[in-house]
Amino acid sequence: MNDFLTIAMPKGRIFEEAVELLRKAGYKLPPEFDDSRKLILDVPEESLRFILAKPMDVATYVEHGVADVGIAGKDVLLEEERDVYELLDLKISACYLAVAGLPNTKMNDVAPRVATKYPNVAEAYFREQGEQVEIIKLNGSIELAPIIGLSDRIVDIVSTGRTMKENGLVEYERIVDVTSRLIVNPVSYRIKDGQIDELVRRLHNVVAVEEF
Ligand SMILES: Nc1ncnc2c1ncn2[C@@H]1O[C@H](COP(=O)(O)OP(=O)(O)OP(=O)(O)O)[C@@H](O)[C@H]1O
Ligand SMILES: O=P(O)(O)OC[C@H]1O[C@H](OP(=O)(O)OP(=O)(O)O)[C@H](O)[C@@H]1O
Repeated sequence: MNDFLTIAMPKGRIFEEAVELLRKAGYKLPPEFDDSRKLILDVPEESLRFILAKPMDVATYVEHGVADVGIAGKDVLLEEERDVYELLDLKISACYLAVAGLPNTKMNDVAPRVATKYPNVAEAYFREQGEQVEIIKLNGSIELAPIIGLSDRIVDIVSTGRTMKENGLVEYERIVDVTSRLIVNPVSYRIKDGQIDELVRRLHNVVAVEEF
């Protein structure tokens, strides 16, 4: 298995786009990739092993070296600050992180509260703005927080803007644009440089083509 390159893939909404991109790059991924509950998928013909992880955990597998490379959202990389190198912007799963809240409301002067799945990003953002806030970590349905009175603001992902709109929230500030990135374990990059360079080259070709 040593000559296999192990790729950590995010389950969920990024997965399908990532598989499509790999196929465009010429990797022959079997139909199993379109409908399977397996968490490890081997493609011996390509000397590739795929492990399927939660998006937030991809960089953890890569940092620990149990995966050589991985595909992770920039949001996750900013939040987790793992010891991995970012090799390529794959330009898939585009969205952005924003501050949102109920319309025409000011942040509480005394102890403003911000609910988010991204406590580190939110903390850093408000520190840069010179605002001291209490961060409330949530794991999903973030838009509920200001409606129900748990927080003054949220920091969350916006893609189509539909969730915010349907829940009566407005965007106050855009923090950072997000796309998925190819990341690599620094040791793997030295040992498996040939295989990894080949992967980067092939992906770079299709990403570049898609830009036109
Ligand atoms: N509308 C969106 N909402 C959330 N994440 C998005 C969106 N569009 C693109 N992404 C990207 O997809 C990743 C999250 O994927 P997904 O929603 O499948 O995972 P998750 O929310 O962590 O999973 P779960 O909901 O099971 O906890 C993010 O890290 C981000 O980079
Ligand atoms: O701008 P939109 O296209 O509406 O997408 C943004 C919404 O999607 C994500 O939630 P998700 O569907 O992952 O649900 P969760 O936060 O409850 O996990 C995100 O947290 C927003 O709520």
